[in-house]
Amino acid sequence: MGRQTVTALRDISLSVPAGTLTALTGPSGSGKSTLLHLIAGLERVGSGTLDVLGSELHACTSAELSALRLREIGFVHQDFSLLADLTLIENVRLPLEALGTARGDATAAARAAMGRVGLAGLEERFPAEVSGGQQQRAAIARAIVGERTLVLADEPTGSLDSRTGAEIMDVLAQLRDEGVTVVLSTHNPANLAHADRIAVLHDGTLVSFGTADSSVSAEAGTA
Ligand SMILES: Nc1ncnc2c1ncn2[C@@H]1O[C@H](COP(=O)(O)OP(=O)(O)OP(=O)(O)O)[C@@H](O)[C@H]1O
Repeated sequence: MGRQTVTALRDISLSVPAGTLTALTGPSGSGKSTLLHLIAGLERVGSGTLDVLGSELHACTSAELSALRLREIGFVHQDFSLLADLTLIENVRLPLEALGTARGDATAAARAAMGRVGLAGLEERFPAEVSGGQQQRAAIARAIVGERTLVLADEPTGSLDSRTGAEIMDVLAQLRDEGVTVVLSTHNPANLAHADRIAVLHDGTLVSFGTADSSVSAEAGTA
């Protein structure tokens, strides 16, 4: 922050198994978004190590981080972050176009991803022509398009009413059941019901990390 250094996270040690859904929770400012940004390669650790999908992010160059993000990691934002001038399917295929995938292949993959999240038939709609929940489904489809298997979601239900938010959690849980690894942040206790593991953060430290129905210490959660 300018010339001042802010320590947003410290002494965090946790391991997230592939194919599980992990919820990061804790008060505002506890470090949830920062942790997601680190895993996404959007920010860098000041010290320590960070392995994501077999890559040592702490040792990657900026170009390597960008390539990893594009190829392997989907990010879902609270406000959906769809481009208003593009149809849903154009939004969903964007990451593949950025990778240089041929237009026809990218469109087919985007159509498949939209089908997986319940958006079949809405491919040609613009974001403003669908509901908030459908926009978030499109953002999730963009996150998984091209068989990406790691989805990071920062308050994915935060802009939605509780019923629509529950549907979005169902979509994320269904993707987890299909083998996608999901790590999300949430303030909503109802969302924790879907989590295989819950990480509780407070003031930048990991208070607990364990399965939903047990309170396992941060140390025990380290693998
Ligand atoms: N760009 C930044 N510059 C300075 N401080 C920052 C920056 N981003 C985050 N912080 C600080 O780092 C800490 C963690 O913030 P972070 O956004 O990760 O928390 P959070 O748990 O996601 O909060 P919220 O639930 O409100 O989104 C906070 O103290 C915050 O003020």
